[in-house]
Amino acid sequence: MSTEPTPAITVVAAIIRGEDGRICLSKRPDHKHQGGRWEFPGGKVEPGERLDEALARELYEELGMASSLSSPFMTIAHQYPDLHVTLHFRDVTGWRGVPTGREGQQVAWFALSDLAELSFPAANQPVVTAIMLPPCLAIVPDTIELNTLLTGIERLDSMQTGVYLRAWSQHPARERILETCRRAGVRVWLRADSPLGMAGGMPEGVFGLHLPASVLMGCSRRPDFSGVVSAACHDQQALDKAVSLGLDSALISPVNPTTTHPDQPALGWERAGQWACGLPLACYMLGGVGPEDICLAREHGAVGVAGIRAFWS
Ligand SMILES: Nc1nc2c([nH]c(=O)n2[C@H]2C[C@H](O)[C@@H](COP(=O)(O)OP(=O)(O)OP(=O)(O)O)O2)c(=O)[nH]1
Ligand SMILES: [Mg+2]
Repeated sequence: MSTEPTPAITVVAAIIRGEDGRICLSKRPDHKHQGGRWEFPGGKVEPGERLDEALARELYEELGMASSLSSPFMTIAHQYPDLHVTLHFRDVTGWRGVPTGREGQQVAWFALSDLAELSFPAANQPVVTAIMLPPCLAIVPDTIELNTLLTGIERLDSMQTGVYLRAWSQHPARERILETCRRAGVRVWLRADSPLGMAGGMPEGVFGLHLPASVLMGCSRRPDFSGVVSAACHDQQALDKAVSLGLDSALISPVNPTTTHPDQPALGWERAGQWACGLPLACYMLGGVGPEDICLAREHGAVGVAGIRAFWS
């Protein structure tokens, strides 16, 4: 039996969003590793290169794009049978030129709703899910007035913010709230009340199912739900559980001290970032954070922020 270690490479790859929200992908040539699948354009980081420099170089070489600026989006470590890859996905925030396949590869723009149909390298599944998630998750306070809630939902930017109904998930007014979300195009999460999901089944058009920590720890498998499944994670054990169940997303908390949970020690950004980086899960940072912290959350390996107070005042 061979004792040769599996080769390991570090890769940067670009999330390029058009003004219409579509995503630019290229097709890997058939003869290459993971050939014939759609990829986020990019390639191997060279020794001594910073990630942003490496991505700008790759985007110029592969797509003819100049002056690419980028910021961290998600890091995935993945073991293929023959190769260990660490993939740093970055949001491309500024570029010039029209992306063109300069190495003969096919390049195309896809709507978010079409991504699920494409064949990607196996490592990419978490990032494909993460791209479809809004950068903010607004958690509905237990005590808000119904009319204030409905008006608040109508005012949200639906591309930017999704809504987690939490205590309102089984409320008699739930259908009215869901209808308001549908009309406003706002993606909505409901709270699972058992390891199997929702008693009474999931209503039509719900985007996410969220597992509170106690429900998560009681799960022996991923709940049956075709949408996004997320979980509350206050410790490493919960994150391990979320990963082992193959969940899509984790809410890591509390990042900062909060007035609602003064007894819970805050993790701080550094520790929360250590938890989030490299996980095959889209993480939201929760606890004393707001929309102004999206960039900070992304720098710490998360896709965005979740909060209560910051979103409904
Ligand atoms: N660019 C890119 N690579 C990915 C993705 N997902 C994924 O598993 N990979 C893997 C496939 C490859 O093993 C590796 C990227 O290597 P590459 O062949 O594109 O590297 P490169 O552009 O520097 O090409 P070359 O000079 O070696 O020909 O990462 C992805 O979304 N984008
Ligand atoms: Mg490449």
